[in-house]
Amino acid sequence: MVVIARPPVVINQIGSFLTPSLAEFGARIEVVAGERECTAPWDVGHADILLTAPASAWRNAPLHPTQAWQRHGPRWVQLASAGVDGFPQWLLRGRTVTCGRGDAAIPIAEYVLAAILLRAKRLDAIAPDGPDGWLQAKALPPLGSLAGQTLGLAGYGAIGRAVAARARAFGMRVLAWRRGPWDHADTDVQPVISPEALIAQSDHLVLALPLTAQTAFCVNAALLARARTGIHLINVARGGLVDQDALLAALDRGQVGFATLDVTTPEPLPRGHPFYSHPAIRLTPHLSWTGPAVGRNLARRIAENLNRFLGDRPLLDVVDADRGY
Ligand SMILES: NC(=O)C1=CN([C@@H]2O[C@H](COP(=O)(O)OP(=O)(O)OC[C@H]3O[C@@H](n4cnc5c(N)ncnc54)[C@H](O)[C@@H]3O)[C@@H](O)[C@H]2O)C=CC1
Ligand SMILES: O=C(O)C(=O)CO
Repeated sequence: MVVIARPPVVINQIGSFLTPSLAEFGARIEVVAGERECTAPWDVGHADILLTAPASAWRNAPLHPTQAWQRHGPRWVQLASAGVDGFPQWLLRGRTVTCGRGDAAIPIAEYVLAAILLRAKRLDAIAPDGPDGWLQAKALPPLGSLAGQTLGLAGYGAIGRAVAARARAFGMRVLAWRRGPWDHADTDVQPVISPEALIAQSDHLVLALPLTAQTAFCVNAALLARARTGIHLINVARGGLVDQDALLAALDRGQVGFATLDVTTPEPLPRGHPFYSHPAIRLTPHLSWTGPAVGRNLARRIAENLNRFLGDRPLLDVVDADRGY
């Protein structure tokens, strides 16, 4: 059986984890690195299983698959990312696709809480350089608090749950809006029925939704007009959820007080884009997912799924690539 980890970034970042993990978790499979098996970078058609890095690695892929892919191609594609958007259509269509949902939920939740704490406590803005500066800083208005503030979650999956648990520990009121029914286990949050109800009540709004045909541009001028004045928008999901021009306008008129953006469209934004220099935007280069345990979580998941695949058991986190989640 041929398992291809593609592109080399997977082999470097995950493959080095994977080979020992495979043995550790008892998976019985040979992992074949890209160059030795592939005649061209996109030629992965002879794989039985494809393990792949996030969509950005496929940005320049051809629009059509190779003949080998059409004739044979893997039965199963395991994504390293939680997001299913942005891959070439031919890569996922007609295959069993599984994703890395939840592998980075804890670092992302910590990033969200760090953004909220920075906003409330202003530690990055207080740096007296002598006794006069000390006295001036002492005279500033009191620091803010998370306790009693309202956090809104758009999306209540792996990331939403991890954020909610931490926000509750700080005494925040947590509201959430998501697709689908709620169950008794969701006691950390108060469900709301629409994004309008969510944004109207939130001091901080966290986007933790997949990018799909239904969610694209869901944060648009009409929604932002309903926002609680001065709201802090935190996007850790996908840039395509937000109409960036509408966000800029809402920031400039003060409806949105601040935006913490780990994701944008495109990535990176072009040189000179107003987001780079806007005083009310903190921009980070799509790194909220990074953390010491993420590679290991992913390797563990892949090894578990390989064992399940070989044992003909249901795979973890199968996604419908056509629907985008
Ligand atoms: N910045 C980064 O590094 C990362 C970004 N992400 C992004 O975050 C997204 C969410 O990740 P997870 O929480 O792991 O996914 P998940 O699948 O566990 O949760 C997604 C949530 O969104 C809700 N949802 C889906 N479609 C909806 C709709 N049309 N309307 C309302 N709610 C809807 C679902 O019901 C669920 O509550 C991923 O799809 C990915 O795009 C994920 C990991 C890392
Ligand atoms: O897992 C994801 O979807 C990410 O965006 C991480 O790169």
